[in-house]
Amino acid sequence: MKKIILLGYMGCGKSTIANKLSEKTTIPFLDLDQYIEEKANLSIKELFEKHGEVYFRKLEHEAFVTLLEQEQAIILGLGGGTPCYANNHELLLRPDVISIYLKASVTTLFERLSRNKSKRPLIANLNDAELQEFIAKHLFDRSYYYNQAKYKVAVDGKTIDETVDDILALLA
Ligand SMILES: Nc1ncnc2c1ncn2[C@@H]1O[C@H](COP(=O)(O)OP(=O)(O)O)[C@@H](O)[C@H]1O
Ligand SMILES: O=C(O)C1=C[C@@H](OP(=O)(O)O)[C@@H](O)[C@H](O)C1
Ligand SMILES: [Mg+2]
Repeated sequence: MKKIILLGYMGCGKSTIANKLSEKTTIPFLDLDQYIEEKANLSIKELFEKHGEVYFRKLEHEAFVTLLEQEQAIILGLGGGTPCYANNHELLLRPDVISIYLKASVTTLFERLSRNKSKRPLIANLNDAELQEFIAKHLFDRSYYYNQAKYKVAVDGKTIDETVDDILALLA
């Protein structure tokens, strides 16, 4: 069965959109970060603090591979960094995967992330000026990996429902 995978930068809406898409399609939804948190019994923030990012990336890769091995159809929201480590981007091209990059501008990402930083260890301690610059550089570095997705959906200026409808149109 097909796996619908949503990817893109922190704050582009992977978790929110995957959840809503699941409601509309009745295909079960999983969030990779949430799955890792449940398995490790630690929050993403605690995992970074206690074990460091390298350990988190190892768990993230293992969790991604495990979820892809499942037989049933799922909607999977990745973490923002998932495609950028451990050759995870190669898995986006599997024939049983529909990978979708939710593409957002630096402005949109900044607007959302400046209000939602605390649970995201990579940006939690940045002030607004630092955050804006960090997103711009980091998004540029990561774009190569995000662009490996089979499909792209632009999310700027769209409501959650509008983005979900764009994805449904792609899947039709
Ligand atoms: N149009 C929109 N589409 C998606 N998310 C939106 C939108 N408008 C506001 N948001 C908010 O932006 C944040 C997106 O965060 P999240 O879904 O956790 O993204 P990600 O999983 O990609 O980091 C949420 O707080 C969500 O409520
Ligand atoms: O971009 C990243 O490297 C990360 C994104 C986060 O997921 P979201 O994109 O859902 O915030 C989470 O996996 C972790 O904080 C690292
Ligand atoms: Mg998320």
